[in-house]
Amino acid sequence: MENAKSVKLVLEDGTEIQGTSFGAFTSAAGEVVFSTAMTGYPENLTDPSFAGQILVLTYPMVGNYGVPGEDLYESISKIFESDQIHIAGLVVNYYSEEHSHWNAAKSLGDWLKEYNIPGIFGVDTRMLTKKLREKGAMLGKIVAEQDIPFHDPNLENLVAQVSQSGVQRYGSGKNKIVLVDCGTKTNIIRCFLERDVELIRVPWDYDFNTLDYDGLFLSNGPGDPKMCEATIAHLQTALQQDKPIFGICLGNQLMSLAAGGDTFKLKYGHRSHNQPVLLTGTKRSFITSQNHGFAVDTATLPEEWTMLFENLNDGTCEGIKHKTKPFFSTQFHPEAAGGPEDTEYLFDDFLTAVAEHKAQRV
Ligand SMILES: NC(=O)CC[C@H](N)C(=O)O
Repeated sequence: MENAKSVKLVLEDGTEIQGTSFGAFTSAAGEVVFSTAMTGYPENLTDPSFAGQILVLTYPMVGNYGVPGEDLYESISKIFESDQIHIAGLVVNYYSEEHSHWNAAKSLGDWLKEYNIPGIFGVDTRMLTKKLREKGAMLGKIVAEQDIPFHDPNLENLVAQVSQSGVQRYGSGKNKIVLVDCGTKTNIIRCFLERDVELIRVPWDYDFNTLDYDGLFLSNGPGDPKMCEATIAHLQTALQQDKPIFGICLGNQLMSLAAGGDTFKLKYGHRSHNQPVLLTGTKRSFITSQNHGFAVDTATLPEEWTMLFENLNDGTCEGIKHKTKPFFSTQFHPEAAGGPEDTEYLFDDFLTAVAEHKAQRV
C-alpha cells in the first residue's frame, strides 16, 4: 500500500508485534480476542457484542470482498448488525485493499477510517492466537504515534453504552414480542419480522413488566453479564409468571443469573462459525455461530432449570431451559449473521410457545 505507516500491537504480557497500519492511523486499547470465522467481517465488526474488543481474525486474507453499502429494511440495516462499527481495533495477517464483490461499496480500510478505528496487518495471527489460547484473552493496544494505557472494557457497563435509548416498534404481526436491547444484532430483529411479529424494542434497563406482551426476548450484548443489574432484576419478575421467554448469548447469561445461577469468564472465549453443540438428551448436534467470552456455570443452575445445549469442544453450557415453564435460551447465535443458519428454527419454537400460551389464556 502507498504511504504505509508502521504501528504495533502490544499485549499486557509484554509481547510487541510490529505491523502496518490500515484504517484509521490512531491508537486504541481493549481486550484482545480472536475469531476463527472465515468470512463475515461486515457482520462481526458491527456486532455490538464486540464493543471494547480488539479483534484478531485468523483467516489469512481479509478485505478482499470489501464492505457493502447501507441498504435499509424496516428502518434497520439490511446487512450490518448495527449502525456502526463496534470493535476497538482490528488485527489481520494480509489486508487486501483491493476488493471485488457485486455488493461492495468501499474498502475495509476506508470503512474503518470512517469510524476512526485502527487496523494493523502483517501480523502472524496464528502465532498470536496460540498465545491467546495458552495465556487466555489479554488486554492489548494498537499503538500508532501516541502510546496509551491498557484498558479493561469488562470493568465498564458496555451494555448501557450500546443499548438504544427509547422504545421502538417494528412490524405489525399477530404476536407482540418485547425485545430487550442489550446491544441487539439486527438479524435478530429481521428473524422476528419474518415471523408475523410486532416487535417492541426497549432499552436494557426498561421495566418491560409494565408492558402488555405475548413473549419476551433478551438480546446478545457486550461485556460481563453481571453489569446488567437492572435487566436481571426486571427479568426476575418476569420469571415469576409464565409468558414465554427466549434469550440469545448475553440473554442466556442474564436468564441464568436471574434464575439464581452463576456465570464465569472463559479462558479465551468461543468466536467462530463452526462451534459444535449437542442438544441435551439426544444425539443431535448442530454447528453454530458463536461470539462470547463468558459462560453459564452449569453446576450452579437451580433445580427447576436444565442444560439445553452443551458445547462439544469443551463441555461448557450452550443453553438452558426451565423444566416446566416456556423459558429457554442459547449461548450460541441461532440468528447467525454470519455463520450457519441451522438453529434458526429456535425462533419458530419460541413463537410456537407464544401461540400455545396465548391459546391457553383465551
Ligand atoms: N454475543 C454476546 O452476547 C456476548 C455475551 C457476553 N458479552 C460474552 O462475551 O460472553
